[in-house]
Amino acid sequence: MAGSSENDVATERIGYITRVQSFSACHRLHSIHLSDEDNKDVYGKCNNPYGHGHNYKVEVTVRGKIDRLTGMVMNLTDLKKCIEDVIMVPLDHKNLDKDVPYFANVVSTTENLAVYIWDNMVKAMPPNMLYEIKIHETDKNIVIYRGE
Ligand SMILES: Nc1nc2c(c(=O)[nH]1)N=C([C@H](O)[C@H](O)COP(=O)(O)OP(=O)(O)OP(=O)(O)O)CN2
Ligand SMILES: [Zn+2]
Repeated sequence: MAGSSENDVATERIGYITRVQSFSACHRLHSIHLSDEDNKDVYGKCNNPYGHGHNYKVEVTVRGKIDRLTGMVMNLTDLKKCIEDVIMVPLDHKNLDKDVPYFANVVSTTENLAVYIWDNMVKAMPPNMLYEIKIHETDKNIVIYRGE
């Protein structure tokens, strides 16, 4: 249609791309800021001293301009590499509380895990592109963090 810019190549388009990654890890919910009794009250079965495991599923979403030359917001192959470095190497088949120094003093809830992944993913990818970290801790428990 004359005068329409809907399909104009000059129109800037914003896209969102997501890559999904699963990893397995164990943890125990236990806060160093609470007494043993309060830890049991707050975290219940998840405070069991021997811990428990999850098959986490993480969705990493990137937001940005769809580049006119490449047709991409970001090359998913590059995102895959960031995910390998930030999620798989430090977290897969690990005890989050004992193997990941960040969680020595930070309780390994899925909220805090999302913050950990966000903070490290931001450093690994081009500026202002990371949009959202979504973690499925179980089929029923899902956490979203957007860097706020
Ligand atoms: N706000 C949060 N609450 C809880 C977290 C968390 O990370 N953030 N984590 C846990 C436990 O680690 C655990 O993951 C809960 O497991 P569970 O209750 O077994 O999981 P489901 O609810 O999916 O299982 P059901 O089948 O419904 O028992 C607890 N709280
Ligand atoms: Zn758990």
